[in-house]
Amino acid sequence: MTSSFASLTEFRSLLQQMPGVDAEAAEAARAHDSQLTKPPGALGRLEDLAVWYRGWRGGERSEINAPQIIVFAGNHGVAARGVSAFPAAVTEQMVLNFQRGGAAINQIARVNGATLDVVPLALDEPTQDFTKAPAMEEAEFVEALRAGWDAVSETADLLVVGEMGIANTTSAAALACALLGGEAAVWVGRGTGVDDDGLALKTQVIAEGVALHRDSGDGLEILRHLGGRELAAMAGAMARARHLRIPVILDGFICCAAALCLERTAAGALDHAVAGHLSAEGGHGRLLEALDKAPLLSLNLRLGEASGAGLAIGVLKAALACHAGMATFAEAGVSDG
Ligand SMILES: Cc1cc2ncn([C@H]3O[C@H](COP(=O)(O)O)[C@@H](O)[C@H]3O)c2cc1C
Ligand SMILES: O=C(O)c1cccnc1
Repeated sequence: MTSSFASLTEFRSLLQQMPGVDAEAAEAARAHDSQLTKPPGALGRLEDLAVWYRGWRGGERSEINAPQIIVFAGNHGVAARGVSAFPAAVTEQMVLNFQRGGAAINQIARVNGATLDVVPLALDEPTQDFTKAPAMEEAEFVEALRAGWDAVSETADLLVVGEMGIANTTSAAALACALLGGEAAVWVGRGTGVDDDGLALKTQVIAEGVALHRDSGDGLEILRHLGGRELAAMAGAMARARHLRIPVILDGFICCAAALCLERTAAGALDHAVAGHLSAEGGHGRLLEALDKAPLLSLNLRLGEASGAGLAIGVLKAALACHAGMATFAEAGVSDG
């Protein structure tokens, strides 16, 4: 069930053998919800979340006790084109910050009772500049997918993946543009805060990369050509979670671009995931529409690091606490109308 893979072909075949939702468990959860002391539907999406979670976990398990957040870090050759407001050295500096507990995600993980793992990926070997060559060779790409796959804890009961990688909003926009079409200008955003000239340059760089690689193959090939190691690792981790029946909360624009690559390779590959939030990065709303997922939160975040999804852990925990802890009409002696 959780065997690893040695090649892209093996990873592809794992994507074709994904377990589905446990329809009986979901049905039992829906039936239980209908007995709880509230007007039907009054807990809105919290009700759907509880049914979704129990459907993926199966059985009676309906508490989150071991959420795992993993932040993957990678460096991008395309950063040398000047597409970020910050230098590439910040990727490694932020990894140290995560390790010392000083980043936003450290605080968000702590208050939501999640473990936080930080996985730097060959930071001293940036990917190739995708305007000139494929970002990754196949062997590097498989290694990054596998780093993600191997980082997921078998005992986690919820997975959130995030990233750190200067210039990765350029990579994410290129992925979305190549897979979903439209002009680069539709997908580009300011990332860390590039100015108008920076935005024009970034749009041009995305368009160049997409023109070079858009016909390179399926979602995984597009990810190899235009992605980065941390995006590949996020995809590998989300696929492993599916095989372990661990539900996933998606983070912002970059995480969702990685998710889209899986979805475009194997339809339904993200059925075990919900969207944690709507990022302020321009194209995220459209990306969520393409994934057919509605965000749980909208807080004007544009950080990444798994921050939006990390915050949504609290919402999901509350949904399950209501589902498991509320009295039924019969238990409480409340008239059910
Ligand atoms: C100090 C700092 C902390 C961050 N944490 C996440 N990001 C975010 O910003 C980067 C993407 O934006 P761009 O494509 O413009 O480089 C990613 O590393 C992302 O995780 C950060 C960026 C900075 C500067
Ligand atoms: O939405 C994101 O993931 C995002 C947006 C801006 C910068 N970094 C990440």
